[in-house]
Amino acid sequence: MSLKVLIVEDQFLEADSLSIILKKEGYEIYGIAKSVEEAIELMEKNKPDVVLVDVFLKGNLSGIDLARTLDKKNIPFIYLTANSNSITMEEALATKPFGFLIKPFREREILMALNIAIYRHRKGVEFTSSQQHWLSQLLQDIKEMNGAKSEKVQSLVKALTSFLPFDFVVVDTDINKPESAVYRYQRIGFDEYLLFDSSRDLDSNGQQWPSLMETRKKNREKRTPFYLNGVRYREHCKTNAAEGKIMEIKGFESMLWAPLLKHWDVDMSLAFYCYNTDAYSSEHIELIESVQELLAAVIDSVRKSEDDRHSPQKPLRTKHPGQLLKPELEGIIGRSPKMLEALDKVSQVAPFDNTVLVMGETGVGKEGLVKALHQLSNRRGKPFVKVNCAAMPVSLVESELFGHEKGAFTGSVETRLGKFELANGGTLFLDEIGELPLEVQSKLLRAIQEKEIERVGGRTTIKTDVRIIAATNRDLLQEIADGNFRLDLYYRLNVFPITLVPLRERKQDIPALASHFLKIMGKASGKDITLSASALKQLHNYSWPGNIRELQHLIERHVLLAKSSVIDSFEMPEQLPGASFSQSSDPKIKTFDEMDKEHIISALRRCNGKISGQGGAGHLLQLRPTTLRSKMKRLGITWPIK
Ligand SMILES: Nc1ncnc2c1ncn2[C@@H]1O[C@H](COP(=O)(O)OP(=O)(O)OP(=O)(O)O)[C@@H](O)[C@H]1O
Repeated sequence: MSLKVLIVEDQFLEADSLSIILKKEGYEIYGIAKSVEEAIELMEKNKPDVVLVDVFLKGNLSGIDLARTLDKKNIPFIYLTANSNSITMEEALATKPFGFLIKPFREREILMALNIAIYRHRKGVEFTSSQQHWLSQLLQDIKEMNGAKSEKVQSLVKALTSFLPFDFVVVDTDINKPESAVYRYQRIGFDEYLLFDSSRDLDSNGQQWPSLMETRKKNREKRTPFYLNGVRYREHCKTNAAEGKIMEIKGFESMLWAPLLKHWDVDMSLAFYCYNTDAYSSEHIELIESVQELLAAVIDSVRKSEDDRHSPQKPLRTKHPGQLLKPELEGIIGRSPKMLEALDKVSQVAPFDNTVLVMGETGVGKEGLVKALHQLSNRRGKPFVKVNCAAMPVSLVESELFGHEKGAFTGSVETRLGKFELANGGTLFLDEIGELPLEVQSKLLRAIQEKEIERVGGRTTIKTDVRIIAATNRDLLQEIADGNFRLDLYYRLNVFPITLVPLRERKQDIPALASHFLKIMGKASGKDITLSASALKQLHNYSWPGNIRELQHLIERHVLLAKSSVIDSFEMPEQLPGASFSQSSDPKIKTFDEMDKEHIISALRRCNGKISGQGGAGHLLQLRPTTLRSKMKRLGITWPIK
């Protein structure tokens, strides 16, 4: 059956030439709309399989506005654009398009972009449905499990961890009962939680919980799950605090609330809170909705279980081996919210064959994460083959990846298998993918797409079965803009991205990492060494441009040189100019322009580059978008931040 494409383009000639190319290739043209309104009207009848939409359209609404609707309807779309104004591109990127086509279009690029969009969308749908299936199975098991109330709630919380990010969760098992029906957990590790006594109104960090009774009253009017992220979440808290309804919960940046119904009434609920901004998306809502009835049945089964709650005065720390404990992740130290987010993603995607792209600065631990992903996948026990795309001379990359036949080039005295064939059945780790020469990128794209390769000098195609995991410390979008990386390869690799944030953004992990490296080095050198409080403070105050690798090397050096059992102070590396990210260590007084610049940049970061409308930086800074744009121009701010 041919795929239906909707073209949203106000230039007749461009729309017409697209339509001719697509029809020739067997696509069905679902329609051509000149405006967003026309497109929405057309889509009311039926759903197209994919939409090609111009970013700039005549009329009040732009292609970016349409994209938001398409995202909600789960229809893949590709932007058409002639303008590469970086701010607009960033706004467009934030809507998670399935591709970009830059005018004037070339036939091959159009077909490639459509092909990739459809592939990514299909992979996304497959991933969502396997997640739903997996979660349903876990919930079914918990429903049928024998156990006391809190034991069952705990299993539920653990099961949900793999599917939904949260730092706190409130399980309200009966909203008509007093607070003893409520379970509040704080997540403190990959598989560790603190259960709070219902009478406590502060968590272990001294944060205030939402006032439960008020939240209940407010929320029971809502029958469908909803989420609030970042700015919207804070505004919601502020409004409700002003109305005296919900206390502002400082520290949280995102919240998702899931009402659960019994006899058509909201009867129980789950509320998730995150320190990270933009933690929740429509995909989480879709997941919750797909198991909403089952969740209600699980909580109903909790009500019928034996009550084992004895009003603990202190929070209960829960950690016991279960089906979700992952020893493969144990060597990976650090349980800051950002680190947990990355580990959760690893355990979510590991069982499936999706391509994964791991991003992060040098030394943040990408390789360790990739190895854990392989170990957690069904391909464990099969080959794990690493290719360092940066370390190979250009002339050899191709034969390294795909192998060569005897006599393919001077010196090739025998047939040699490439990494694709060596990794057959297992995982191929393409490290430093951003450095892969352009000539080889198109061959790699074909190999991933067709699942077959050709050896250099060979005439036959060879089927391969490999899972690709790529990693990079480069900003691939910048590489694309500079013409060094293929957009189509980026979209093919970026099906499931995982970002590891730099160490300076997760300084909570420093003590655990330091003691891990002390232990390892101590064992190797036969020394039992600890750190003084001031030495630990030094580690905390440094900005770690080399990330965890730098921390590891620093500790190794000092353990080797240590003359006593305590390291009192570290000889810290000099901060490179421009490498200082710690604001407190900067003694220079800033000018107003510098402060304005920093302030605008932090607002842009928070809003992911969005300038206008609800949740945009203009709204956050209470500036008109045009004023903000001219300030940005004056201060030389572009998005993405250079
Ligand atoms: N979370 C962690 N826990 C323990 N050790 C870690 C962690 N993250 C990184 N390391 C250690 O830090 C070093 C650097 O990590 P790794 O090589 O995985 O970084 P990378 O992001 O792949 O770097 P590059 O981009 O330079 O290849 C390794 O020795 C690794 O064992």
